[in-house]
Amino acid sequence: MTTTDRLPVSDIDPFAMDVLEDPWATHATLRDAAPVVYLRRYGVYAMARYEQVHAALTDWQSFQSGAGVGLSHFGQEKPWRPPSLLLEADPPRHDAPRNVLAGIIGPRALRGLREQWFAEAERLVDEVLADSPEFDAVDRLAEAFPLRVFPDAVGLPQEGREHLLPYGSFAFNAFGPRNELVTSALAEAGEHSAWVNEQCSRESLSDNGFGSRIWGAADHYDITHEQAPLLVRSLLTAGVDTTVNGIAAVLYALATNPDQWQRLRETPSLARVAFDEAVRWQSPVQTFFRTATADIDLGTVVVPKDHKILMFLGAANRDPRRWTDPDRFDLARDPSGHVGFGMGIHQCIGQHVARLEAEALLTALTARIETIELTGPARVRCNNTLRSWQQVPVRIRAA
Ligand code: HEM
Ligand SMILES: CCOc1cccc(C(=O)O)c1
Repeated sequence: MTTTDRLPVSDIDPFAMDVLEDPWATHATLRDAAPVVYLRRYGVYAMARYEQVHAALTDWQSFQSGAGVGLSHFGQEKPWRPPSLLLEADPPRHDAPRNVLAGIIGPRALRGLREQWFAEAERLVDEVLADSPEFDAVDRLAEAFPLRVFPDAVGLPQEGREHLLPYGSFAFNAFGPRNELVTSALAEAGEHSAWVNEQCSRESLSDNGFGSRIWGAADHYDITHEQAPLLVRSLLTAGVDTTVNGIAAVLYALATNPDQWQRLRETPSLARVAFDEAVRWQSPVQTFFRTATADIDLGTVVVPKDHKILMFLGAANRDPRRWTDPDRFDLARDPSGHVGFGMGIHQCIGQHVARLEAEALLTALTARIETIELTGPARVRCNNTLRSWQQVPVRIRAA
């Protein structure tokens, strides 16, 4: 770490495979270096402390999303796909799409799905219990459950759903630099992208799902018919890999903290707290960028206009300046205020979908399983943005 006119400069590469594999020590180094650190390798300004990340997330006027929330500046490079009307838009363009989606996947809108998703979770856990007591929780639970309930809720056809995970994985890698994670998936990305784009058309979507309701909003002039497919695309891009890795995170947390598993079994109503604490502790979405709309004076540093700022959500969620014993997964903690779902006008609009999925699965698991424990090392799947789990091998004992 060197300091040029008080700006700490670092040669850390947050997108290096070893850092993506195990980011926590790098996060601590960045937090302890300064409120804002210049990453020389990418020419971006990094924030890893809770205070600065929270401030940037809630100041969309200075820290815009419209130039892209990845390393690429949309004013300087052509985006790999048409920008999202939500994630990659600022007010006022952001407002109508956000309001439409809030009405379709907000907490009230999901009430009708609760019973069905709880029943589906019970069926899945019964199937898993009927097989071997040793299995990969990523394959059998974290991937299986979201893929059982979410595509149907959107109104997707059965055919081609295997494109969803690799498409999302590519989209999240694409927010980072063009490293091997991006280049190695380029060849197949076109095929996944073509399938996803096709599912966003009105005729692809079954009635009364999230997708057809988005098209219905266009019929009511809440958004245009040109915008409707892009809103459906937002659900398909952000709605699967995130919940898969959020659920993998909470299963990993519970399998490696048996005392916390027992606490959840004694009080199953802690399921939502357990999920949010896992999202804080692991941060399935580790980072996002913003772009300075003008020179931003941050006290110790001035971020020049049009420069990118890298917000380390995962580091902020473990900042000892904000959290007591931050590296501990603890159901006695109140995790509210974590930035694992972002904060401010872009705060995750799908968080209620994610919480309902997790609550359904955890409720089925605590009712049917006495113990769950790791039987070998969990394996991470490196991704430029996601903390993604390749494998979480567990052994369970039925209740
Ligand atoms: C554990 C699961 C999830 C995590 C950790 C997560 C994380 C996030 C984060 C950090 C943001 C803020 C992005 C920013 O500030 O630039 C966000 C926004 C968003 N999320 Fe989620 N998400 C999850 C699940 C979902 C689901 C299930 C959906 C869709 C059903 C979804 C759709 C979106 C969309 C459309 C945005 C953009 C919102 C806007 O810009 O107004 N997410 N999410
Ligand atoms: C989970 C962050 O939210 C996202 C991620 C990727 C794409 C989109 C979108 O709006 O297309 C949203």
